[in-house]
Amino acid sequence: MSDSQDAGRSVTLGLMCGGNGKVEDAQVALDDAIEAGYSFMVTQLVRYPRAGGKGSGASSSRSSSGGVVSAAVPEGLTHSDLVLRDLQNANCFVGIIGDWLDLAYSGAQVGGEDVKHSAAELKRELEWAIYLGLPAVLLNSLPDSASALAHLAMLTVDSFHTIQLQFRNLWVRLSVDSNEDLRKFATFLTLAAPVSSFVGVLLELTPELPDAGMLARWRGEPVRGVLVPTSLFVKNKAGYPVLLRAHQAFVKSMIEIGAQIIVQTTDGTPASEAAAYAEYVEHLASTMEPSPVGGYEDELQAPLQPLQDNLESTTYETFERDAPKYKLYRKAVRRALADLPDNLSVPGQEPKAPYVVMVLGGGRGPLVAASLAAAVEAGRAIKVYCVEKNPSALLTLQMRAEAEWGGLVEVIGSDMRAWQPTELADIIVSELLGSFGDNELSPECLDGAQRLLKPGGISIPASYTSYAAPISAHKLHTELQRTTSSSPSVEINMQTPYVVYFSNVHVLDAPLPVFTFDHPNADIAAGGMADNTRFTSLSFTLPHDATIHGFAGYFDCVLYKDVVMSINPESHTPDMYSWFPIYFPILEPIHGKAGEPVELHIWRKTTTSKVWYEWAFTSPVPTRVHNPKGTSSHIGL
Ligand SMILES: C[S@@+](CC[C@H](N)C(=O)[O-])C[C@H]1O[C@@H](n2cnc3c(N)ncnc32)[C@H](O)[C@@H]1O
Repeated sequence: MSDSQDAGRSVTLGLMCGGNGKVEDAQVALDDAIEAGYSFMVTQLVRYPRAGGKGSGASSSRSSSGGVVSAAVPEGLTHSDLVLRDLQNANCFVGIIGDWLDLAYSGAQVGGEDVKHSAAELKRELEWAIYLGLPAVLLNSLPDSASALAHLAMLTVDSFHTIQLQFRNLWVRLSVDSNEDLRKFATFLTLAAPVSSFVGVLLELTPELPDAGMLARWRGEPVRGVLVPTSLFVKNKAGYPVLLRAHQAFVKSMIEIGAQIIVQTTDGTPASEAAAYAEYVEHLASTMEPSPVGGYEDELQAPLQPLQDNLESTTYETFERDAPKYKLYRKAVRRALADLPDNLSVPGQEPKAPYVVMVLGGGRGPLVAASLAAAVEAGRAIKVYCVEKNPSALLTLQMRAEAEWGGLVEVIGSDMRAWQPTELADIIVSELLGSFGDNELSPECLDGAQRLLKPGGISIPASYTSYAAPISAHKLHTELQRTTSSSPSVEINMQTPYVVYFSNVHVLDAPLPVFTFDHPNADIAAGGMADNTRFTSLSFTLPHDATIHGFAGYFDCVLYKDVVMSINPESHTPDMYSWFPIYFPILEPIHGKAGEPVELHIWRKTTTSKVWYEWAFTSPVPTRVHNPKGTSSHIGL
């Protein structure tokens, strides 16, 4: 498969000839398509209707090859039936399953002969596709009735199981403007749950695109391909085919989530005449912004545990490249120092004591450097204690203290909760935040370190708040169904939060605040105990019918007064990339209707050795309480 080589994004291009992907000689057609700039073809698997195609949504343009079709279903495929056979490049074909298969039998036919034959036929076509080594097959439509959908799902699951899941992809063709298609697809995915990770969408564009809300919904669906009929192209001044602005924008958004683009020519147009469309789509992709995360979109990562584990040098290095974050810290320290009385010593007068700044969890020292620079800017004298428990990072800190920081910084190798200082701090500076704010145990660490701060002293950050919003994210959810040696249990996977850069994800409502933590902690300041357990219930509204696969988590953080950093999409600090959102899955996706409330409940629980979250939805459908007692996921104290 050849990808676009230009800057911007890469896109894989496919070609479908005519309404039904019918070609005379597949090998010749593929050679022509490759010559024209495509990497693969979507073609019929089998040559012609065999049993009348009733109810499967088959239209004459999609399923007929002409001639009267016999009502009798033959026993098996014969050589002359096959469009795809003896392929040299099998991985360059997506095979269309025969529309004539009566997958959508009506109730009246239950138990009838046709049904049995259809099941056998489907299995034979799938087996043939596997024998050939095709990467995917395409179902041209989903049936309308619930019973027919159920039957199709049963057949699909049955076939996949019989063929032992060697088959990697079943594409279903849906129309971009059809609410009904989306509804049927959601039902089909539920019914075919055991194999839903193999099911993807081939999304057919229409001349009139639906409204932005409907288009956004596709962002959360497993769109593997976008079918663009050549009839949607118009000629530009130079006579080349181009797409109208709305189609362009949508095609780009689908390329962004990794969809392949399949150009569909009109009946009778040979592959060799489709080159201009391929050039155009490649050009479109080349004008897009490159991926900001170098291909790490939708990759699920276990959250860091900087308290329990020791971070590696490369992790610190990645943090340190995030200039906007350290700029904000520098600004916050500068403002905080500027709010304290001037303490610069004047020659001839009694020297004044420097302010004591403690950097807690110093890593390799970027917050020390930011604090020293802020002191110069604010015109205040400071002395810095840098506390770090990672023995390897300490070596870097000690080297920097000697070589760069001119005796102003004392490095302390200790857990901040245990260190006994010789003097107290005017300001403590820390960055112990995770994607969900408190999930790297900043509250517990800073509470333990609060005794290092003078009464009335300043904590940077002053507070942080987590946010949550329900999401549709079929791709992330099915990813968790795959078990590996490091994550052997689906039950555990689905009750564990993951850090992930969202791409093939649709956020269903604006994020709402979850938990807030303030520092210094008023309870401790008043001589009491800190209570970092929390519970909150949130209520969202579905903008349209949707499948919910869990919720997204974000945070924002007040460093000092109006100096705020945020990864909440509503207020995200520009260009700050240290934190991706966090995804909390649910075991079974739930479905809701437009306008229905989504009720989400989240608990933060603690013991002396660990912290964990539990979560549940009660609407539109109740789910179980996930991660009880932290048995699937917790953060070690
Ligand atoms: C998220 S990193 C930030 C490091 C650095 N401030 C930066 O911005 O690159 C958190 C650091 O705090 C350290 N840390 C976490 N908990 C700590 C504790 N209880 N005592 C001392 N250091 C701790 C970790 O080892 C890690 O170096």
